[in-house]
Amino acid sequence: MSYTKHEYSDGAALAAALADEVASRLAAAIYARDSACIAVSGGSTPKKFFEELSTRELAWDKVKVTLVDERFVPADSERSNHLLVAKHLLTNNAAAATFVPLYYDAPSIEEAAVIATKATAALDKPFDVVILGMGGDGHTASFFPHGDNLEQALDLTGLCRVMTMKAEGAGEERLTFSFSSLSDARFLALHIEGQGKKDVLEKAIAGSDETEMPVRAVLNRAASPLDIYWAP
Ligand SMILES: O=C1O[C@H](COP(=O)(O)O)[C@@H](O)[C@H](O)[C@H]1O
Repeated sequence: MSYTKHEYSDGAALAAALADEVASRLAAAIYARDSACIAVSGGSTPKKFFEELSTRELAWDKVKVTLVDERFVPADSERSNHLLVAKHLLTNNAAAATFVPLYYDAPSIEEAAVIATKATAALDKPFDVVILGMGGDGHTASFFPHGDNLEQALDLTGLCRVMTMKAEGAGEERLTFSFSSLSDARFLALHIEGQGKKDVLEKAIAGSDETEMPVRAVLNRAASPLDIYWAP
């Protein structure tokens, strides 16, 4: 278990600090490899961080943005993580970035996952930056408690790919990068806010059953050190 905790007085301070860190990681990647790739989470937590990051000065035309996970809904759905990123991150300076989606309008989610795996195979690995979130049930990306594909998704010896996930707590069917695709990011962060999520994190740290709280895989087995960002 290797992680560093960063705590802030409020969400605005966290968003600014995380945006500074991520912008500097992306700039370093561009300097080293002339391109950068970031995979971000959806949900409600990252909005302020996205808005901050979108204003940072960077060669955004060299940045590829993708999602760690997505609901199997079209990009114009209010439930779409793509829509969230389009509204809050791919704006201001970051409008010049290229977005690589996980959702495709395929006859089945399984076919969409195959298309997404092919489309994202072109992204440089390891990812320069991966920002994970966490739900109140201990899910991260779309690694949901008792998900039908959870064991394969968390298998670090498995292929880097986009997988499907169905779980009672997930609402829609999900598309998610496998853990092997995310775990070795050059900068791997978990962004959570609120006392409730802090309590969930403490519970995750105290136990070991990944089926019950899949975020434990990230805490215990990620190939890269984890930076945890928290604000009340
Ligand atoms: O379903 C999802 O939820 C988590 C956490 O979302 P939040 O609304 O509690 O911040 C998110 O990390 C994930 O990407 C998303 O698909």
